[in-house]
Amino acid sequence: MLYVQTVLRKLISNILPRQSFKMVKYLKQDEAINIDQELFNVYKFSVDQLMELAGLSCATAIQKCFPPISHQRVLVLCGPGNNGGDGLVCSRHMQLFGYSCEIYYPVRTDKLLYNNLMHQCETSGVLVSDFLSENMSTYDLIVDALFGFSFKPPVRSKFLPVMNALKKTNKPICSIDVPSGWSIEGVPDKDAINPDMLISLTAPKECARSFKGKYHYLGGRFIPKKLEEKYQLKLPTYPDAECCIKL
Ligand SMILES: NC(=O)C1=CN([C@@H]2O[C@H](COP(=O)(O)OP(=O)(O)OC[C@H]3O[C@@H](n4cnc5c(N)ncnc54)[C@H](O)[C@@H]3O)[C@@H](O)[C@H]2O)[C@@H](O)CC1
Ligand SMILES: [K+]
Repeated sequence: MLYVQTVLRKLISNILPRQSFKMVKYLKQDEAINIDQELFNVYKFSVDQLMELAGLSCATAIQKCFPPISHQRVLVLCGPGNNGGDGLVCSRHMQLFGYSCEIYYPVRTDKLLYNNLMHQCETSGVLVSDFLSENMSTYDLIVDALFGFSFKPPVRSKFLPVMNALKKTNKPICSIDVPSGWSIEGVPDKDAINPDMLISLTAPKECARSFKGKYHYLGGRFIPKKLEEKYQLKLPTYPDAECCIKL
């Protein structure tokens, strides 16, 4: 009897989130920006708070799909904005989960938040690399935290080498919030990256409709109910205390 109950509970928790995913809203670029601004200005969250939750949810989702036992060596590519900040937080948590993380952070933002995040990474054993290997063959997994929902194509020249390396690699790629280089609302170019995993934060962006990889997760479980209703996000029901959910 107990066995049947356990199986039933598992079945229900597997089925429910998938049903609700069908309704989840895909955000346009200004909607994503407006929600972000509202979280800061109306709900009085700080960037550090949300970045910590976002980065932790990414590390947790990655651990479920690419565990450290099979994907020990990780390269985290960090961009100049908050998407890059999520990457810094994510790498610190992944290091705690047992991965060996290395960060490539070509354009550093000289702000207290980013300086502190970098310091936390370095003092947590995360390596910081100034060298980008062309085919990234020494890593088991690449985390793409270059650009998020504020990206406006085309990619500026400074980031072309890292974007080209990302396009060429045959290692699995996990993109945080948006596959870097994809326009937020359009369809990806023919030579765009095709990540194996996408972790959408808050809600998927319009471009996520074109995602063909194996794992699509939702993270960033910090949206107050009132805000969810205002933007009709129709978020799935996260199981228990999980900070991410498979879509
Ligand atoms: N509300 C949310 O859901 C939260 C979002 N967060 C993260 O914040 C991200 C958005 O952060 P930001 O608004 O700082 O912006 P992004 O990190 O998306 O990127 C902006 C940076 O990229 C540069 N950039 C834009 N277009 C470029 C181009 N064509 N070539 C080269 N560089 C370019 C900009 O100059 C800027 O420095 C989200 O995608 C998500 O990862 C989290 O940190 C916290 C909460
Ligand atoms: K990204």
